[in-house]
Amino acid sequence: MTLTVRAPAKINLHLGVGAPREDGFHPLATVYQAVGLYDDLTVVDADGWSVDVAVSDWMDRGQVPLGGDNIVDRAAALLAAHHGLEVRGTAHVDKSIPVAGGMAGGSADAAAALVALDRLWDAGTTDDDLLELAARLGSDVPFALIGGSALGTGRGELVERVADHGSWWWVLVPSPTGLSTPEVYRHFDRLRPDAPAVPPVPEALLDALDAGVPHALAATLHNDLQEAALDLRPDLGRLIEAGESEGALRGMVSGSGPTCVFLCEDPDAARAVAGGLQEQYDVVLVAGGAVAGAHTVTYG
Ligand SMILES: C[C@@](CO)(OP(=O)(O)O)[C@H](O)COP(=O)(O)OP(=O)(O)OC[C@H]1O[C@@H](n2ccc(N)nc2=O)[C@H](O)[C@@H]1O
Ligand SMILES: Nc1ncnc2c1ncn2[C@@H]1O[C@H](COP(=O)(O)OP(=O)(O)O)[C@@H](O)[C@H]1O
Repeated sequence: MTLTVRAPAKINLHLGVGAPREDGFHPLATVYQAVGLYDDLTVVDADGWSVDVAVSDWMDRGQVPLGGDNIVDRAAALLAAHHGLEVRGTAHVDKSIPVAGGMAGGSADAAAALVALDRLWDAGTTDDDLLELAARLGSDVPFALIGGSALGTGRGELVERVADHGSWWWVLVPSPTGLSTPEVYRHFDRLRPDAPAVPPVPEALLDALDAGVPHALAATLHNDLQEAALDLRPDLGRLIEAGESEGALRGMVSGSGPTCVFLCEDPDAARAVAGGLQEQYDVVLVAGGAVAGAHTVTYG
């Protein structure tokens, strides 16, 4: 049997970060949106276990760990242990989501692996168990399973769908070099010693999402990690200014960065902003949201 599961990148429309908890994680109030940029994971029945990775031509394959350290290896081991099964199969990942880019590409691969291997092994994992295993793999992994637009609380792993009546258009500008998520959180701690114990839920942004009005959403986008990411990578500030002067409604850092994302009024505006940015930046992508979470695309 062979099957391919596709999983989307995410943007944090709102990323509210609190003071670090005793376990070192930061409490979040975040609103995720899954966007149309995907990693595809194909699994095939085989004796033994192996993972290999191919990347889009603009990406550096060397940034993705292999030899047992890939998050797909961890997902496979966790699912197998949960069911008392042997880890079996070959997994091939086709990556289009920037690595260490703040778009949760590794989390997408982990979610895809859980969905694909559950099917390959005929394991019948319940949705609740899949979400629980996902949370153990990473704070962003449960969202990669459910997709759409969702509120994330706890350390980001507690997810619930939110009303979204928009058709949103984004320009995405990845960076050739990644940013380390823990490093950005550590820098946030230095910049924001006064962060709250529990960050508030962004009601105005949730209203704008529900209403589906791009200008209203643009006015409410917010990322508490942006200041830290811009401090570590001042070039991103110039990128955000460039995208806004090309006509984007708003530009922001995606999650912990360094990918920057630009909300545009409609598909034509997104293509115009992308065209302008392409004169200065090598890789400029256009994606729509919200899209589905990890889902099977071929099966047989
Ligand atoms: C910042 C966010 C925003 O959605 O995503 P990215 O921008 O990296 O994609 C997430 O919080 C990243 O989630 P994810 O990448 O799954 O993080 P994890 O594997 O759980 O944790 C990696 C490290 O990030 C830090 N971390 C993560 C989540 C959190 N709520 N507080 C933290 O302090 C910790 O240092 C942790 O060791
Ligand atoms: N399948 C994978 N794809 C990408 N990165 C992976 C994968 N497995 C493990 N990693 C490691 O996870 C780190 C974070 O990756 P990623 O999820 O792409 O970034 P981010 O957390 O910024 O969204 C990478 O730097 C890499 O070392």
